[in-house]
Amino acid sequence: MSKYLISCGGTGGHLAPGIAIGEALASKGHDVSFIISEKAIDSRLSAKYKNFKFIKTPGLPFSPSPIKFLKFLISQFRAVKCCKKIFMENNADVAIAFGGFNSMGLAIAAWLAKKPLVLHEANRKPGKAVRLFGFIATRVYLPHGVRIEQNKSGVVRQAGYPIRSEIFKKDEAKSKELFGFGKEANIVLVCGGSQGAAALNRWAKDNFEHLAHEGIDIFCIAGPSQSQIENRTCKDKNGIERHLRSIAFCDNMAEAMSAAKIVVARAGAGSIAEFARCRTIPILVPFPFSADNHQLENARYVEKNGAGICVLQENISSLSTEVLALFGNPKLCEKMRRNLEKLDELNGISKFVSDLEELALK
Ligand SMILES: CC(=O)N[C@H]1[C@@H](OP(=O)(O)OP(=O)(O)OC[C@H]2O[C@@H](n3ccc(=O)[nH]c3=O)[C@H](O)[C@@H]2O)O[C@H](CO)[C@@H](O)[C@@H]1O
Repeated sequence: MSKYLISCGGTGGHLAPGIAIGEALASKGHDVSFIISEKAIDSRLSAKYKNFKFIKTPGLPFSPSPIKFLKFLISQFRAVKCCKKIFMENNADVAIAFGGFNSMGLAIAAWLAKKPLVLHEANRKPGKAVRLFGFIATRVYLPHGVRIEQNKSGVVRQAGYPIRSEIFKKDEAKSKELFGFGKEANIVLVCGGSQGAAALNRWAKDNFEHLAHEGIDIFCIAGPSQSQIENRTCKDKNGIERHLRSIAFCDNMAEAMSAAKIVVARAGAGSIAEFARCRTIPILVPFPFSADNHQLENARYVEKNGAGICVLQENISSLSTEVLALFGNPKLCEKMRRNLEKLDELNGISKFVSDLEELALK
């Protein structure tokens, strides 16, 4: 049995792949502990994994504004101190960091302890954690086809996005029922990632009547702030009731994706990987202010592979047309689902896990 410390906090998109790898390592008898941030989203998402140990550490995201930058440095200094202590107490063999501001403390602690450090990048444009700590890492895992400048040879490996074991295509009718929809509902899921997206919530609210008239229902996961929750019913052109249902946060994402044929979403790497696993066709509206515009890269990759559509936020008024066009074209939907299946094949984790086991024994 080996001991792993996994840092995966800050957003759902960092936490979910950490839990996925943790689940896989634990199922092989290894000891796994997670380092998460103090943000509410980490506590919310980790709450249902009662069998795992989650340790909160300090840390704030990077900011170029002078005062915030100072706060960032102080918080990261505290994070390093905290992670060094956790590292020693846990007697960890390998540290794995899934990017974001929560990675820094563990990365430095592993380096100081001279233990293998593994970095995983989820996005098609590598973030700061990989760029800053790539040179002290034993492994840097990048998405297939993504490259970075890396001086040490043999460090970079390709991997997909680890997906939690609970995420797979579920029974469609039962999934619809779980969220209060009937069997005949034609659901479009609207989901702005782990934080929600005000622009997508507004789109759902403003376009529901028009879409309902054409026979479409909307299930909107509005985000933990809950400010834009709305439930409404409208009759379609055949007199059938169509529903807009909203919730703030979803603990059953597999069912939410399985209930819908199409999802309108932000282009977070985790969301995309999960849509591919559940074969839910994504219309992606990249968050225009994501770091280095990485969501645009993520969305374009999906579109290039014929597995979804990318709509820029400035063209959000064309979303309803895209939704209706997809609903009206089952052949295209079938083709897209096959392409989603191909993307999903890249997200297997067995090689990644064997590599982690080998590293622990070195
Ligand atoms: C604004 C921003 O910079 N977002 C980044 C963040 O996204 P974000 O945290 O939104 O993450 P993703 O879209 O990648 O994944 C969301 C995760 O949260 C889960 N979930 C979501 C909503 C919910 O109600 N319940 C729930 O469990 C999903 O199942 C999924 O596992 O990290 C991703 C991975 O680095 C990046 O690609 C995104 O660009």
